[in-house]
Amino acid sequence: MKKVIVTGAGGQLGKTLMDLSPLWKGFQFDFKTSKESDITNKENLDKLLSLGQYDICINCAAFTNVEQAEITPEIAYDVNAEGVKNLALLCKEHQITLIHLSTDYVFDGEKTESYTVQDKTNPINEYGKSKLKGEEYIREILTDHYIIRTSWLYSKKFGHNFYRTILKNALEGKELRVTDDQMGRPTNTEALSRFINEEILTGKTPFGTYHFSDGQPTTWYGFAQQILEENGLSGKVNLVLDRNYRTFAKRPKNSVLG
Ligand SMILES: NC(=O)C1=CN([C@@H]2O[C@H](COP(=O)(O)OP(=O)(O)OC[C@H]3O[C@@H](n4cnc5c(N)ncnc54)[C@H](OP(=O)(O)O)[C@@H]3O)[C@@H](O)[C@H]2O)C=CC1
Ligand SMILES: Cc1cn([C@H]2C[C@H](O)[C@@H](COP(=O)(O)OP(=O)(O)O[C@H]3O[C@@H](C)C(=O)[C@@H](O)[C@H]3O)O2)c(=O)[nH]c1=O
Repeated sequence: MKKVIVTGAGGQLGKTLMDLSPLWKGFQFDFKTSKESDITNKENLDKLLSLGQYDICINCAAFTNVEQAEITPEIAYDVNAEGVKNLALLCKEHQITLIHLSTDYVFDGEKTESYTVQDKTNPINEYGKSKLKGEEYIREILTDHYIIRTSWLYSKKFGHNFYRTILKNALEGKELRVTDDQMGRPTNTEALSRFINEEILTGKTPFGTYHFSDGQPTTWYGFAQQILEENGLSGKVNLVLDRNYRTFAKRPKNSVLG
């Protein structure tokens, strides 16, 4: 029986993993929220990882507020870069395989086709920069790792995400103003969790960096249309194309992962 620790377990991906993990045989899971285990606190993390006899760590902990990362980049770096460095160092020391999640926002969006893992990274916002630094630390420190870049992540059940925001606002009868200035692939946390279980946890796949999404390329506006259709709300709410939807952070025009 392999022992798996999940950090950042209170977020949408962590909760989805917790929801689905009883179906996965051969693993014993230990889920830790930010309150139970803060990845920026190396001393406490060391105590946990040295006593737990873990084989694998799935790191779902991250600072994911793209707008706030522009205002307080030091907090984003603390979690997404330095916290990840702590994990990589301790995983190395305790011989734990690290499965880490990263993002399409490590790319600048200037490419016209989809991004492959061979493509050059060049993040254009603080969130993306801090996530890239986390990736770099892992590659420098630890051989036994998987970095899975995903995009436009959403859970229908848990957490804060575009899907739930749009649906909530639609059900409240609000007018929806959504931009179409980005192309990307929405990713369902359930599909990502199954990929992690079937392809990564089983050890079928060699260590390295991978891209995963289960969604078709679309814009946020296109995704909002899909969300309304799927919930029988098309034509019942006012969905307005708004290219001036105001944000602080720059976002990649195209971050379709291939
Ligand atoms: N959301 C998205 O659209 C995308 C996400 N990703 C990546 O996927 C991964 C999972 O994201 P997702 O589930 O959406 O993120 P969420 O924001 O839903 O969850 C992140 C979790 O990390 C926790 N956390 C924050 N700081 C720390 C810390 N110092 N120590 C431990 N835990 C901490 C948060 O806890 P608390 O709330 O208490 O602060 C939260 O529960 C992340 O690596 C993210 O970068 C990649 C592409 C798209
Ligand atoms: C909620 C909302 C957003 N938007 C716009 C703002 C932005 O350009 C885009 C998406 O907004 P959000 O705030 O949901 O998402 P954003 O913070 O850009 O999402 C990103 O999060 C990080 C964590 C990732 O790693 C990325 O893959 C990506 O999912 O849609 C609208 O136009 N109308 C709306 O009502």
